[in-house]
Amino acid sequence: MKTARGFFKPLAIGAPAPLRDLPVRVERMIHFVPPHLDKVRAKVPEIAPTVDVILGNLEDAIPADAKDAARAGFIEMANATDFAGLGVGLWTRINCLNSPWHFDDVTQIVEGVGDRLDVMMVPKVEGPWDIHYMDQFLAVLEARHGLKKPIQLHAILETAEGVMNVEAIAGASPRMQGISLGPADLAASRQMKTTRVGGGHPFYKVIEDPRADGGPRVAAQQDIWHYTFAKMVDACAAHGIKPFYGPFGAIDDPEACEQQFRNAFLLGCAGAWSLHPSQIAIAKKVFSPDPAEIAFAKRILEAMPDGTGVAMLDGKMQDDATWKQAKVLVDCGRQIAARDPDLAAAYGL
Ligand SMILES: CCC(=O)SCCNC(=O)CCNC(=O)[C@H](O)C(C)(C)COP(=O)(O)OP(=O)(O)OC[C@H]1O[C@@H](n2cnc3c(N)ncnc32)[C@H](O)[C@@H]1OP(=O)(O)O
Ligand SMILES: O=CC(=O)O
Ligand SMILES: [Mg+2]
Repeated sequence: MKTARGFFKPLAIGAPAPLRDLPVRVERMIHFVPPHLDKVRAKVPEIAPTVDVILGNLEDAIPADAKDAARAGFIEMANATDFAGLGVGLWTRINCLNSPWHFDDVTQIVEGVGDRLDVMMVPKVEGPWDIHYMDQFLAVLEARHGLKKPIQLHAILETAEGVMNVEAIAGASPRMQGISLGPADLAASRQMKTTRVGGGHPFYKVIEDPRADGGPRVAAQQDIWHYTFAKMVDACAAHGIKPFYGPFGAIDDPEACEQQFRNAFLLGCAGAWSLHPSQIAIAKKVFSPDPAEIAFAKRILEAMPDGTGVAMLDGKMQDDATWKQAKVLVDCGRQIAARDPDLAAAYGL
């Protein structure tokens, strides 16, 4: 483990100093683009203003024989649009550390995209050692190519070993921006018997005891992801980075997608991945607090201007703790309002 003083030192001579705080950014949806497809890449300038983050995906879902084309397509796409000017984050998901494409992904993207890249998403992170390696590798490349700001790292939590080490991963480097739950790879790693990409499963439930009258027994579906989610959210919150829900594969089931995203939002996540254009609006709706919640939160803040004491609002007790809860909502609303004039008006912020 690094010493307290060493933690924020650049890891290479000439590399930019590590960030002490996360940049303030709204990241309700991380929109995945397959950059090897000319047709989809051509749509990026049109999609960019509608999302918070555009991600060029180089890993799973990109065929092996299109990996070089995806990397080249991402570099072209990254330089063709001024994402920073639009207030849109530019991310890429690289291939995993032991893959034949990893080295070229990292070296060519740092050289070809440079300071335009905000975050590198690293799949299948098993422990802090993977982040330490990326930290050093990026520092050397940043120094060589004269980057002015450090590239941040986002880990996907998608192996059993990664879940076991999630706290250490979250705190492994000042580059850490956040962690996403990767339910597809995680299911495989854990030997879960499902082919779904996230969401619920109708067979994962509790059932009441047999009824004396032999009538049908009440059963309730449970959340198969809750344990991992809660563990990930706590690890991220404790280390001051952001948790995210990952992919929801049933593109044809927007209602279930909305519910999965909402569970993540309520538990503390900042956003989720959108795999298809139809999921962008779902994420925007869910990860922007309800104006009625913001209005009530504002009343709590006004009722206790210095954040202490006790108050009653509509029959509900408020005190220092609910003041903090209200501040979380209002701060989130304020960040979104700065980006979205319609929501600014709805929130009165
Ligand atoms: C499971 C674990 C993971 O790793 S998840 C992350 C990896 N997977 C991905 O990144 C998948 C990204 N999404 C896609 O490739 C496509 O959306 C998939 C799922 C294949 C569906 O595509 P398709 O059958 O073309 O859908 P569609 O006909 O309904 O498309 C309508 C129009 O929208 C376009 N589109 C589709 N997806 C995107 C996207 N991600 N970004 C931008 N545009 C997209 C389609 O090209 C289509 O356009 P047009 O109307 O034909 O001009
Ligand atoms: O990469 C995401 C996953 O679910 O696997
Ligand atoms: Mg995965």
